[in-house]
Amino acid sequence: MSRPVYDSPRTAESTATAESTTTPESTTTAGVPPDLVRAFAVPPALELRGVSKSFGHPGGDQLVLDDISLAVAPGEFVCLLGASGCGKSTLLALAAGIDEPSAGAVSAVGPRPALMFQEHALFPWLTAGKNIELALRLRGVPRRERRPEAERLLGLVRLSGAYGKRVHELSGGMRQRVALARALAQASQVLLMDEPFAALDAITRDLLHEELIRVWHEWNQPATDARSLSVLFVTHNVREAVRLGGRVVLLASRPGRIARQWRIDLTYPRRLEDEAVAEKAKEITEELRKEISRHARS
Ligand SMILES: Nc1ncnc2c1ncn2[C@@H]1O[C@H](COP(=O)(O)OP(=O)(O)OP(=O)(O)O)[C@@H](O)[C@H]1O
Repeated sequence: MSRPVYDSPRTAESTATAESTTTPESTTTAGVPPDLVRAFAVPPALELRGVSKSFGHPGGDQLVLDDISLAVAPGEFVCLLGASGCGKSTLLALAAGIDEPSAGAVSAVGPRPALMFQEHALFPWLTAGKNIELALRLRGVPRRERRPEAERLLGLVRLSGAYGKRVHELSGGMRQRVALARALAQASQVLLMDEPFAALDAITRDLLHEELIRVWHEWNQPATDARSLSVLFVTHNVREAVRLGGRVVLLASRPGRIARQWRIDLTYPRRLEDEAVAEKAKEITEELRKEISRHARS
């Protein structure tokens, strides 16, 4: 079966011309590769500027994130990769505004970023449709518009007909689709995803990768600033990061710092088994291994 070929949803990917790999030395103070800076004709959708985060522990404070500067362009899809415990979820919580940085600043355009986790966090006593309508209500959408909008969003995630289904009637993959539709119902311009497909079987995960890219692409067509959707996607899985991201950011551990970034200039949609995906994943895995062994020695 032939695959549809998507244009990259503008900005960073469509205008970037510089080399595909950037090192921390070649990034600006905002942590943005120089080729991306040129693409930032509008302010970033999400920006962390010199962000550090410490947690209090009995033996003394633990510095989890150290001087992180990261900007995500409107419409960009960025994957954040790193070893377990390096601070990926902490960074996402700061980006979401559910926790405060110990130093530095976080800003995002539009309404508060939407969050999606490995656990769907749907209300089991509500139907799929009502779960989405709840998000619409919180956003202030008038009552009469909620049902048609919930049905439209269910259609977007290919779950037309699931409006009246309760959570226990849905498979794991379907629940994550509803969770995605609910996140989209917030009309945020930034979607933060914390390993959203990690608990799914390989085939369902593969399908949801495809769907997520399709939804992100459709959401960003036509490309207008008002409608753009940027994604910051956390994963341990290098192939997943390369399959999805226009950019992959590797976090070092203890403390979490940006170790390296790669632009992934491959056409969408991509497949996990694509040779180019495998090749890039191999290069990134080698860096991740170095980070893990550096961490083990420290
Ligand atoms: N609320 C908290 N209080 C104290 N320590 C915390 C808190 N939240 C996170 N940490 C610590 O911060 C470090 C980073 O945790 P975090 O969950 O952000 O890492 P992660 O990269 O997302 O890990 P994983 O990939 O395993 O999910 C860990 O050592 C964790 O124990």
